[in-house]
Amino acid sequence: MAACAEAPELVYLVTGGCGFLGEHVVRMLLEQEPRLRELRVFDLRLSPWLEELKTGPVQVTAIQGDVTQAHEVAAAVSGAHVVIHTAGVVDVFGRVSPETIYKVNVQGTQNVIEACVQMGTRFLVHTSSMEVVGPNIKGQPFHRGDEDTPYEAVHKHPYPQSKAQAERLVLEANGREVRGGLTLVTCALRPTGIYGEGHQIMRDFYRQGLRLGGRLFRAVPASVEHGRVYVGNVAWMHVLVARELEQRAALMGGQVYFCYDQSPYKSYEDFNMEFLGPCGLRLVGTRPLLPHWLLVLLTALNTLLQWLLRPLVLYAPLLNPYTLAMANTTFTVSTNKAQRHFGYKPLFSWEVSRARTILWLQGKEGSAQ
Ligand SMILES: NC(=O)C1=CN([C@@H]2O[C@H](COP(=O)(O)OP(=O)(O)OC[C@H]3O[C@@H](n4cnc5c(N)ncnc54)[C@H](O)[C@@H]3O)[C@@H](O)[C@H]2O)C=CC1
Ligand SMILES: C[C@H](CCCC(C)(C)O)[C@H]1CC[C@H]2[C@@H]3[C@H](O)CC4=CC(=O)CC[C@]4(C)[C@H]3CC[C@]12C
Repeated sequence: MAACAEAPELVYLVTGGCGFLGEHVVRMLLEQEPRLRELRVFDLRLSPWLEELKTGPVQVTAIQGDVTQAHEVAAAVSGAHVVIHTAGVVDVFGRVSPETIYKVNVQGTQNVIEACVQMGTRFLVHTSSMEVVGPNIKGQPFHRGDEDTPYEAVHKHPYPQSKAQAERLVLEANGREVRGGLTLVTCALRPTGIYGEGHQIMRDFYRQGLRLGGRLFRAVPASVEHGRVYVGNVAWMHVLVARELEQRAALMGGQVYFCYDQSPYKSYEDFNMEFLGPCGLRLVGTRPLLPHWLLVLLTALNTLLQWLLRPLVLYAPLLNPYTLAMANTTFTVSTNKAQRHFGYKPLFSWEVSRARTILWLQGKEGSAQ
């Protein structure tokens, strides 16, 4: 992938490039990768903002396609030097069937790997998730853990199961021979809960708070800490990994990296209040207002309602047994592996990440839709 200093010559493909994270990766690449000649943005649904990117010096090619269709993926990968695979179904609310989650997240990833092998593309960066590790079904805390911390990673939910399987495929593919005789170099990034401009769940909480007269009600103890990372820093990590993968193939190939920055460790709800507070919302209660057993009962009721209503309407509330267990289990990361392996330092401070997210929530700024 050696690039000459004068003419940019690299072709990148970003799958899921119109998603929450994907958009930030696309914009970050255009800002921070001077060797870029062409940027292919592959997504099931193409966003209108892509049009404005087409007027810049880098050729931006929008490709409407489906990662579950091997031939579409192969066509998009053909001639690309690097693939950043962020496409996936993110669903822990029962909106999407387990079959579809598996098809997109696992089969889709397999298609991306095979396309790289077939087309001679050597560098694959995969967006994995903290969920590959945990929280596990036993609700055991993962406190300031790193990539080597022992933890019993046992999942039952289709989303973490699919992400774990996809990550395994990507790591196992490292070292495979690609067309032309060279080897494939892969690695996986595991973001914790991503926040920032375009974060739909944050917007859902904001709207819910507005509906409830500017209040949200605490459901989770403040002592349960949840790892969060700013989308701009996650995007920056992807760009850096992609850039360094060739030079440091022996070190980075087949590796996993948690995504981290200086965002504070807080409970899921208290962290959200860092943004929702300045937007006028208030979190009521210093302790959960409802006892845990009642919340568990409510989640069971929601599950039942979801099942009963399924033939008529999709009922997919934020509260279900899985999301309650997630929010109630400490999962925080403390590592410097990305810094040691490829010199990562967060591009955005906590203050800037916070300010940008608040502006977006208030509808005053931000690129994400
Ligand atoms: N949102 C979060 O907190 C976290 C997300 N992740 C991972 O980051 C990646 C991106 O997630 P988000 O940006 O949050 O989700 P998103 O839903 O905003 O973006 C996913 C994108 O993939 C596209 N896509 C879905 N199915 C596709 C298919 N069959 N073919 C082509 N494109 C398809 C969607 O249209 C969408 O644009 C996912 O792989 C997810 O598992 C990992 C950790 C945390
Ligand atoms: C929606 C949950 C919060 C519920 C709060 C309530 C209703 C009890 O008050 C969210 C708690 C933890 C979130 C997940 C976590 O950040 C890790 C994730 C990683 C991913 O790869 C995808 C998203 C998610 C599963 C994220 C989803 C929302 C929560 C479950």
